[in-house]
Amino acid sequence: MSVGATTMKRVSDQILDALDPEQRRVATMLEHPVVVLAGAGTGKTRAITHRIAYAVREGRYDAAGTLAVTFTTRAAGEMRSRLASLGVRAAQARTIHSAALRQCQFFWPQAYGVDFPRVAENTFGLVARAAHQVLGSSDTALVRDLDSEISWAKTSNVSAARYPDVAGVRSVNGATPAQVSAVMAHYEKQKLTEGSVDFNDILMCNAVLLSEHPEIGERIRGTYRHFVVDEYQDVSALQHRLISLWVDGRDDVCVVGDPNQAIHSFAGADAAYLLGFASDHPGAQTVRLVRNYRSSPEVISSANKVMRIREGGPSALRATRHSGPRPSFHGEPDERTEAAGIAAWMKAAHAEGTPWSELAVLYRINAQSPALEAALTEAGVPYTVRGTERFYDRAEVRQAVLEFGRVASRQPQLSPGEVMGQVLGGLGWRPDAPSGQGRQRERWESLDAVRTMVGEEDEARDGWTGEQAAAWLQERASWQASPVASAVTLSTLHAAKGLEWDAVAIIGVREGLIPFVLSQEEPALSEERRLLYVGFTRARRELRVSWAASRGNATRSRFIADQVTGPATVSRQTKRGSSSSKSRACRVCGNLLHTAAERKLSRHEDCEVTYDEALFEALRAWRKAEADGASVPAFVVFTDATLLAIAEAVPTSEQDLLRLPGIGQSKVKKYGGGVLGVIEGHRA
Ligand SMILES: Nc1ncnc2c1ncn2[C@@H]1O[C@H](COP(=O)(O)OP(=O)(O)OP(=O)(O)O)[C@@H](O)[C@H]1O
Repeated sequence: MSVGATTMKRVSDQILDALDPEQRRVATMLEHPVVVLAGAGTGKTRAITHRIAYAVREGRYDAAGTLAVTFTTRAAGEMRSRLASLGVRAAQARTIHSAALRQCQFFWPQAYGVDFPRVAENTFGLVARAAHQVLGSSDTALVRDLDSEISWAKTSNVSAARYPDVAGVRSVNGATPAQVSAVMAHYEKQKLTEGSVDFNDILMCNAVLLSEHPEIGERIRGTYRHFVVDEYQDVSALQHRLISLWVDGRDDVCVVGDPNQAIHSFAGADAAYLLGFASDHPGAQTVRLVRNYRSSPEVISSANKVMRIREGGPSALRATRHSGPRPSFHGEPDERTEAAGIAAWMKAAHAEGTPWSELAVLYRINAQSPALEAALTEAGVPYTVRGTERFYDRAEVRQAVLEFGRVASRQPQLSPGEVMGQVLGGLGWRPDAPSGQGRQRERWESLDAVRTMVGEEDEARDGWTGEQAAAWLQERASWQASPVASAVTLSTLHAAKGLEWDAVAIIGVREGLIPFVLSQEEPALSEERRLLYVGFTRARRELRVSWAASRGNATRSRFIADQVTGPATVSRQTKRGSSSSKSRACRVCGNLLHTAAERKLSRHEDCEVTYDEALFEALRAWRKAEADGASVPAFVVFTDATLLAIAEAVPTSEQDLLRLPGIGQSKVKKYGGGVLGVIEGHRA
């Protein structure tokens, strides 16, 4: 064996060293189609990226001929980044839509003599026009439901003409199947007239291209010979058809998924493709991953219970991590109290050393977040809502990345810091944050995040050039590797899929929200159970589950019934009761207070405070004097929550003050000097 071969061998052995025996089977079984049934947190992403790296190192795969298919841009970015860290940069990791679009844009002109149509990114406007034309209404909720129904029909290979036959009991905001079908037909016609396609059309067009033009099919199949498909439980009929056309009966395919995390059937996904893979592919091998590397045994046991999986049974997750606290369950009289409890819990976790970025609150629907946001703002907990817009897709971030590349290549003598200075100056960024919360502020924060990210990397590298920094930034953007904000994440359960945090709170775990009121029957009901399971399995160490009465009574979710003792139903209290119950909650741990002394302190005597109480008292005295002097109520000067935030942060400059919630330029102008004086006096 040559020295080169020995080195190669050693590298591929090292790749396998990072895997457990089952993951190793996934990585090394290259002769057969492989289906991996991987439980949550069992390292499926690790297993498949290592499979690709191992096969490339062993000379079995040509990196450029390998396509890893994912279903979200984030997952594709993560896959690219992991492959790059294993030294495999040439392999393609793409979402199915991006892979299909690339092929269409390249081959369409050869097949049909015209460019591939423009992709309509936002179909809402088109559906609204069609709804207005056909139904005489473009009510937002109706259009939203029609938009997702059309998407469901298309991913399920159901045409407008066939829709009424298959619609069954599907409900679309009161529209009849015939009406939905008519809107769909109108929508398709509009797209044709304006020469655009939607996301689902990309997949359909690609499938047509492959079936109508065998010579192009051959070229595409010649380009991609090895396939790995992640999240296979989420493929739809259309996606399954396209993937089958790409693979075309070859053995070089590995699909990975978790039937317990199938949560997209409302969008046309069908886990039957995952479960039927072995019988559909002769010679296919099945590997089960059940060793969980993410969560404590307590979190896993609780998650297994949600799914009613028998401990020790074949599909039960097995813990490998250290023991941690038992998940806690809380029924609250109202959503405000629930949100305040979460805020207090997060502050306590943060005070104990958990970074804000390692905390998350998950919920079933977006409408649950405003109450929570208000409580977190009041408590001074920084948060970020996981939105639809991705960091690198924001106009200002795209512009900054682009400009950075331009400046660095035009003036290669500049350091990364100097390049950044020019870029930010050109984009009108100033070190002082604009006050308020609008678009201006968002733009400022995005650019500041890019600045900090490059600045931190620059500090860690010796002799880094502007051009190297530009390439680094470009690569981060292609991986969708957003800067980690020092903030708690708020997210729907759906959007939390694939992510993990040290401590996770799930709110609104009550009947009507989870299972959702419209999902009370099978198969939707089981999907709700899986959704909660996805939420539970995001937590590494701490899990806090709560529910609250919104109007009248609320009953905790049936999915946690066997884990909770105490009354199943909580009642919303009268106004008086509600405020007294609020004052009876500990502001540190969120649990009820028992003694008069505790109520005065607003916390349990043994719950650690997260701020200097003497400073807080000094600030209160100052506030009283200030308020009395101006004959205004104390909260006009600062609310208790803001004073607490000041006492916790101990700001030493006006800039520090401006970073605190509830404090803008005008407050700083009016009271900044006074507050900073109190702090200085207190320190002295
Ligand atoms: N063999 C292993 N040894 C140690 N840690 C591992 C191993 N495999 C995976 N992990 C760790 O376990 C965690 C989960 O891995 P990964 O993200 O690959 O899981 P997943 O199966 O894709 O999760 P999910 O489907 O729940 O999103 C990661 O933090 C990963 O680094």
